[in-house]
Amino acid sequence: MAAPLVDTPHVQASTTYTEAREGAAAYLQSRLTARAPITDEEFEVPIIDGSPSFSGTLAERQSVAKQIRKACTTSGFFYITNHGVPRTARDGILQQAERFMHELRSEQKEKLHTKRKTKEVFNFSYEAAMDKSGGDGKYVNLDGTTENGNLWPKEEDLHGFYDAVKEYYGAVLGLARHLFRLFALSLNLKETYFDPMITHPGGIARLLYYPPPKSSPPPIPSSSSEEQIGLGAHSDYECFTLLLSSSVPGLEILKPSGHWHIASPPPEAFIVNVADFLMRWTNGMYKSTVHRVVNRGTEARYSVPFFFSVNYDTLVETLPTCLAEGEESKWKPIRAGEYILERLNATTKDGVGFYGNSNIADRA
Ligand SMILES: O=C(O)CCC(=O)C(=O)O
Ligand SMILES: [Fe+2]
Repeated sequence: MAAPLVDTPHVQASTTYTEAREGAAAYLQSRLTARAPITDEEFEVPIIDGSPSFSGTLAERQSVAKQIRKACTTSGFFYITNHGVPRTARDGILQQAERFMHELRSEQKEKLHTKRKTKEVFNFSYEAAMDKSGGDGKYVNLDGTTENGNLWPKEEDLHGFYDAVKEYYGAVLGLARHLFRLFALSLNLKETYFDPMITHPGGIARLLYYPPPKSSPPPIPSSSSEEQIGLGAHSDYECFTLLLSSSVPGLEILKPSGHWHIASPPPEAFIVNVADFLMRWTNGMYKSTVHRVVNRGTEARYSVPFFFSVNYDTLVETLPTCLAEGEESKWKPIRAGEYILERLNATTKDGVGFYGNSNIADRA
């Protein structure tokens, strides 16, 4: 295992809330000041209509790409509507998240998932069987091994679970590939630039359940005590994340001032955010922004993040269009899987628990 990276400070799982908050604020600030310093007033999570990118001409796709570039160089977050992932698939996976958490008995799920005070998590990763394109059949895990380690509930314990996951996963993976083309355009690259790198891509997904707080919910936007934080302040590790959630709010995004912006996506939308690996790949131009989850409501929140990466065996170095003439790359070339594994190991105490359910442990 290579030495942990020192170049991308990260909020460790073991930090206190204050440390996490301060660390996260400094982390974000250092990124925001790198190229496009913005103020809280300028901080926004724009709603981007995806429809022209499906039906359109290159010019229409470029107009969507332009909006993506603006979002990614500033807040690092956007909402996408008219994205092509059918409602049935979205509702289906959220229903399954609820069933997984409540219908399975503890002994049926204990080996499959992680339970903490403020959340429960079930993780799974790419399987060619869930890839509607079939992929190229060359999937490798983060560590270069090829065995598929996903653990699923037994069909007789939770009828229809795998089918619904497969339907959703196939659809969200399709959207992620589509978005990567728009990201390519947004970075002044050939539209198909990333295509050969996403033939057996990294795509870790998780079902998350945040029960409503037992004590009365903390007022917005005051800080929350550690016990009330569903998912601590962190940034994501891969290229970008597509987040689907139930209607109960909870995602909070760190603004340049260190205050939290409460995300409020349109009902049909996905929340999209740049993650650390894409930030690195763009030499810091695209911002991977710190966020956390606090359920301040009276109902349970369910969410399904999908962390998209290029094939884990892709060697990645700074994109040519992200370096001005004479500018040096801030980061050395690295294999995608190696980078993400290093980050996971750094937050999961020597990787313990990492391959518990084939993929990611209870990070952040
Ligand atoms: O549950 C959410 O809304 C966000 C989850 C998240 O940020 C993560 O799992 O990295
Ligand atoms: Fe996240």
